[in-house]
Amino acid sequence: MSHHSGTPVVLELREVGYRPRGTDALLSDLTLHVHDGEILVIAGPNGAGKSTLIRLIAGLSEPTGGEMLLGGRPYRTVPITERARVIAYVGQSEESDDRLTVSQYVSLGQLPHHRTGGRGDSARATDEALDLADLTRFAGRRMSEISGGERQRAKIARAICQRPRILVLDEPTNHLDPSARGELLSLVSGLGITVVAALHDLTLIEAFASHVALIQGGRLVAHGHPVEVLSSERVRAVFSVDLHRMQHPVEARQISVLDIPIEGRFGTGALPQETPGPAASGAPHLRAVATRG
Ligand SMILES: Nc1ncnc2c1ncn2[C@@H]1O[C@H](COP(=O)(O)OP(=O)(O)OP(=O)(O)O)[C@@H](O)[C@H]1O
Repeated sequence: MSHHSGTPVVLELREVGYRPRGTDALLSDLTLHVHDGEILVIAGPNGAGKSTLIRLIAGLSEPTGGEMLLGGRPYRTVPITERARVIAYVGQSEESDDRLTVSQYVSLGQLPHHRTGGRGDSARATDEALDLADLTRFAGRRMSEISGGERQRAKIARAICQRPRILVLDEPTNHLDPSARGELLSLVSGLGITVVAALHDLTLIEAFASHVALIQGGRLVAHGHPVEVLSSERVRAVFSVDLHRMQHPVEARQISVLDIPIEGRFGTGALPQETPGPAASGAPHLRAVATRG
C-alpha cells in the first residue's frame, strides 16, 4: 500500500531486523516511512514485536540489520543529545521518582535543552506542558500523591515539555479508564507533531491514527490507513476476533465494534472440582449473570 502525504519523511526504516544474540529474530525486514505530522500506530498481537520496534525507534536499542534514518540521517550519526531533543519516549512501565513534585517531574523533559535555552524557557515549557495535560492543579503534589491515570498524563506532559519533533509511546492508554483513554489520545493528537505509538485497542486506533503498521511475528503484515489495514478479514486472521464496522446509531459516521469470543463461560470442567463446600456459594449468582448472554 503506498501513500504520500506531501510532507517530509522524518523517520525511515530500511529492511530493519533485530535479533539479540542467541535468539530467533524478533523483528525482520521492516521497511517503513513516517512523514512529518503523521500519527502512526504500531498494532499487532501480544509478542508481535511492538515494544521491540518502539524501543528501536526511540533509540534505546540498535537494529542488528538494516538501517534507520532520522530526518534522512542514519541514527548512529545523530549525536545522542541531539536525538534527545528530537525524540521523546514514554515507555510502558517507567518508574517515576515519587519524591518529585508533578511540576519537577514534568520539567525533566527540558534536560536535553539546558545548554540551548535559558531558565525562563524551561519554566515556560513546563507550565505549558502542565496546562496542556490538565495537570496545573496538581503541579505542587508529589508524584506518589496522584492517581495512575494522572501519572500517565504526567509522563506525557514530561515528553511534551521536551518539545520533541517525534513522540514515541508504548501502550500509553494502559491502565486508563475509557474516557481517560480518549482524553489522553486527544491530547496527543492535538499536539500536531509526529507520533509513533504501540496501541492495543483496535477500536481506538481508527479514531486516533492517521496510519497503522500491523506487525505479526516481527514482520510487517500491512501498512496504510487504519480502515484499510484493519479490515475485518485481516483482523480476524491476525487477532482471531471479529471487528464489525457499523453505522453510529445517531451520528453520520462509522464506529467499530469488537466481538471477542469468551469460551468456557458455563464451566467445561477443565479444572476438576472435588468437594463443593459452602465456599462455592457465590457461584449460582455468577452463573445467572453468564447465562444472560
Ligand atoms: N531481549 C529479548 N530476548 C529474547 N526475546 C525477547 C527479548 N525481548 C523480547 N523478547 C521476545 O520478543 C517477542 C516480542 O516482544 P515485544 O515485547 O516486542 O512484543 P509486543 O508486541 O510488545 O507484545 P505485548 O503486546 O505482549 O506487549 C516476544 O516473544 C518476547 O518474548
